[in-house]
Amino acid sequence: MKPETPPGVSRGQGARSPSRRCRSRAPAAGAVPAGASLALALALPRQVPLDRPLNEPAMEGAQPGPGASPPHSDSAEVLLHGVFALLGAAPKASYALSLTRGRELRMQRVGSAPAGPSAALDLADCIGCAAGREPRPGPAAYFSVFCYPFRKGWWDASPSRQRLARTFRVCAAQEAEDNLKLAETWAGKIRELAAPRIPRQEGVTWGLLPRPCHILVLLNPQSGTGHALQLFHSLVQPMLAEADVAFTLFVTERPNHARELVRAGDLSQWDAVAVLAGDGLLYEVVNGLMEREDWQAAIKKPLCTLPGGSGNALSASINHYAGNTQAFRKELLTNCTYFLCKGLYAPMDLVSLSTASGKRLFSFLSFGWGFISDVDIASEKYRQLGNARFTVGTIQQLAGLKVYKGRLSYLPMETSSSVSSAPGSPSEQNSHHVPCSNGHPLHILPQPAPGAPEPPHKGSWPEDPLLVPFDQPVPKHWTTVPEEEFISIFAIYQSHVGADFTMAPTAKLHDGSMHLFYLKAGVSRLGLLRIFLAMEKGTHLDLNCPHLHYVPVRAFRLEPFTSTGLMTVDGEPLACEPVQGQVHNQFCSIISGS
Ligand SMILES: Nc1ncnc2c1ncn2[C@@H]1O[C@H](COP(=O)(O)OP(=O)(O)OP(=O)(O)O)[C@@H](O)[C@H]1O
Repeated sequence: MKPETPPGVSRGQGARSPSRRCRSRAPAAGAVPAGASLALALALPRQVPLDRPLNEPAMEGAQPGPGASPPHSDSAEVLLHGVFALLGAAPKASYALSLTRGRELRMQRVGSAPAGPSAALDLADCIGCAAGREPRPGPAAYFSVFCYPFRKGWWDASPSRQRLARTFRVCAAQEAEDNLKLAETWAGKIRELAAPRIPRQEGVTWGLLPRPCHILVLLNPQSGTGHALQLFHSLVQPMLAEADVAFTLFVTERPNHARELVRAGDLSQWDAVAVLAGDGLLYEVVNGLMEREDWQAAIKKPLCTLPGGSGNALSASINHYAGNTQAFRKELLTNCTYFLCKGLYAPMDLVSLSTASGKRLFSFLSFGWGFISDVDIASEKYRQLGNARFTVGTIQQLAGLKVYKGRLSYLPMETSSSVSSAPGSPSEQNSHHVPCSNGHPLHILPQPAPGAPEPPHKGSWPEDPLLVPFDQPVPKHWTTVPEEEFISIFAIYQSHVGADFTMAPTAKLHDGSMHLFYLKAGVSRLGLLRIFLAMEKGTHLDLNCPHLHYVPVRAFRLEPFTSTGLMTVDGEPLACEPVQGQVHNQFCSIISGS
């Protein structure tokens, strides 16, 4: 990695003889600084603003002075201290750097009287630090720190992560080896302090990618507006380089290409599988992993979603879980690439879906039928519009609003018993047998086609203990919705259904829950529009619309009376037929913020 040379400062500018070049006086690695350096280190204010770029004034009243009291707390303990030239600073400037146990890189300009203002980088925002020999002849080395703190752009009210890199020249010793060693010591310590803290959460095991690590990046060049490859080269690849994450890029050529690759490929060579595309490609990957003979191990391979599609619901959800404000396009991609560079991963629930015709699917995002699914499918042709495709689709579907008839049953979250432990006899309400449902014949219950290929390794797949076969009524402790006419039925297991649609704000990656929404027939078009507009902020339930129902569930069954429209699984189309599903808690792993 080359040291940063900012625009306007040519590499040749600083080239001088070794004796003149090596003016900084850095102490040996880990040594307690002495003399003037020590005075400077101790004079640093204990409370310095984080992430403030160099040369910005310090906090009012926080100017360090010779009489300032030394820091006491553990977090203020200085682990390394040294004075280095900042590359690219104009005019040329040296900085006293202190690396503290509290994960701050404190910087104070020196060489001017009084001492210059101080600033600090919060290493929690740091994705990497590289050290090396300066390319120019001479003994100097360097280390570069790469941070992505939140900053407010002039174009946007909400702060987003933006790159902040600093390169320091190490030139204290006459010998190049010594300078390089010192630069590497700093880089190593900075990387150590920048490593994320693994959250401790009862019953939840988080993980951290190893370093160095090698990831597989699957990229759909047709996703969203068709710029995924360009975004990879301009934004993702440089960040991976800064974080020292090696990658293999695989660009898909057709639908199911990624699925075939992960179904058959040797996954042991990669520490994680990242998907730069929409949710559809990740759906392929999840199901491809489940089709492997070693699916139990394969599905635990950390996955990563990098938004390159039009919906990017999982990326938006993970951004939301990290406490970040809503982000779009490059900002969202930067946030998600940042998570990947930090390497923290969390368990994620998957939903196992079974259809009456014998299909078994694994879903990480949503299952739907009716209005929302129709918008998703009908707006496919407006993919070039990016996220705006859903607005166009919503307006279109509002014009030709349809009613979907069927029977919806579910197991609410509070009821936790499985079929085996539940009272066995079906309830009065549910005592009739499929294919008749509340007097309506279920004409569309399909049978597995003779000779249709069996799903691979079906026998060893995880059981769905909450579900019973379709030819039996749902267990009696389930709830069946009395109404049978709907505008939309949508079970979502993440917070967002699109980058600006917060459908289930309280959802979590591993809450063991599906958030089931159903909208009964009778709602006006205006009412429906209001719901969708409120969904942008996740306030749709506050409208108290009598037609909109929400219930967190563990399992559901949907028995359509007619094969109206298509269903969707993670945004991908599914032929309309009876479907049931249940949550499998913490079934796979996904790169996430803490
Ligand atoms: N090279 C390719 N050409 C055409 N289609 C592809 C290719 N690679 C993958 N696909 C298919 O494209 C579909 C949509 O992909 P993806 O989810 O990446 O984008 P999107 O639909 O724009 O995003 P979102 O799902 O967030 O709306 C998937 O079903 C996938 O199988």
